[in-house]
Amino acid sequence: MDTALALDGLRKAYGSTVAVDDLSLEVETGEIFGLIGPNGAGKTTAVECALGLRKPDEGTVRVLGMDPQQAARDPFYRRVGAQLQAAALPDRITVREALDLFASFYPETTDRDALLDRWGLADKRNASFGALSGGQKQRLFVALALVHDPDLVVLDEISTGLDPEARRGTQELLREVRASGTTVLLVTHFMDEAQALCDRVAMMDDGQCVALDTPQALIDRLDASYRVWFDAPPDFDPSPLRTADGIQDVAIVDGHVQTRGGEDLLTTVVHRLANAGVTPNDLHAERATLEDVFLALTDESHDPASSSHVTNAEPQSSKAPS
Ligand SMILES: Nc1ncnc2c1ncn2[C@@H]1O[C@H](COP(=O)(O)OP(=O)(O)OP(=O)(O)O)[C@@H](O)[C@H]1O
Repeated sequence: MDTALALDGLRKAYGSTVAVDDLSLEVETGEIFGLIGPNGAGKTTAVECALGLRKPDEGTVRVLGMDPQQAARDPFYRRVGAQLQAAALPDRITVREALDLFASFYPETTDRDALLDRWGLADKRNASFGALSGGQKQRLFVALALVHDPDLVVLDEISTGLDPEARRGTQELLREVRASGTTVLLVTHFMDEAQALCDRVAMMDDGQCVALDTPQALIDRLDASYRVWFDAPPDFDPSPLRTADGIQDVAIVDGHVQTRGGEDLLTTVVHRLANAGVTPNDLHAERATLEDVFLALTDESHDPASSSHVTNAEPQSSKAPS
């Protein structure tokens, strides 16, 4: 498999803030690769270095065989597309004008009508940018990044501000982009999106890569890759669960008993509760997610209020020694 993008020992600091610290990863041709992690992890800085917009302090960057700091601008940007977080357009430019403007930068472009159609903007071609919804603006930025049919497209936080249906629609379109032969580097702090969409992910935290693999392989590596939870009955005594082999964590959070463990977790919990004469209400079982992987890999020193990757209350480990 060819390498579309390779970072090796990348380091970038802003004054005393080390944004990216010894980051190495390879994005293979034809995959959707997710760069994931909480706000401030260094994702944007890493892709800005990859795109030649920032000069790394240390390390090497290769994009489609080119060094973005050395390569001539034209050949580089002919093969690479990007939608960056800080993307903006004048309010009065129409969708079609924006597309024509971006197309004018390149000697060859894709069929613009088909692009508008694919990204659900065909009936908005004469609408001004300022009149578009948040989702339509995001889709326009992606369409602009794809107007020259690049070999690699970098998309930074394209789902921010989108409702779940719009996010699912965007994911479907990105699968089509991959199927058309464009490698996708997707920067996101939405772990669920990365899990659903990405062939492989690199998880960043504090400027470093803390894990890199397929989402499923990362989840399978967890000791406790299953979760079972139910409504906490009045005066619930968790000790039968806490002393059970195969249950690694038991916590009572917001009126729910939450447990974590291996693949026998559900059977163990149900048996233990039955033996204790407890009938659980509203019982749920679920495989762990990428978010669980992230929480297991990091020291949880993040402030949940400022880290949007934390969507659930995290149970405190409370398993008694058996
Ligand atoms: N231009 C800059 N000047 C100074 N510090 C910066 C600059 N850009 C980013 N930083 C700092 O570098 C660190 C990494 O930021 P970066 O934007 O790369 O992370 P991120 O993972 O993309 O986060 P976010 O999703 O919030 O954009 C943060 O501490 C940030 O405050």
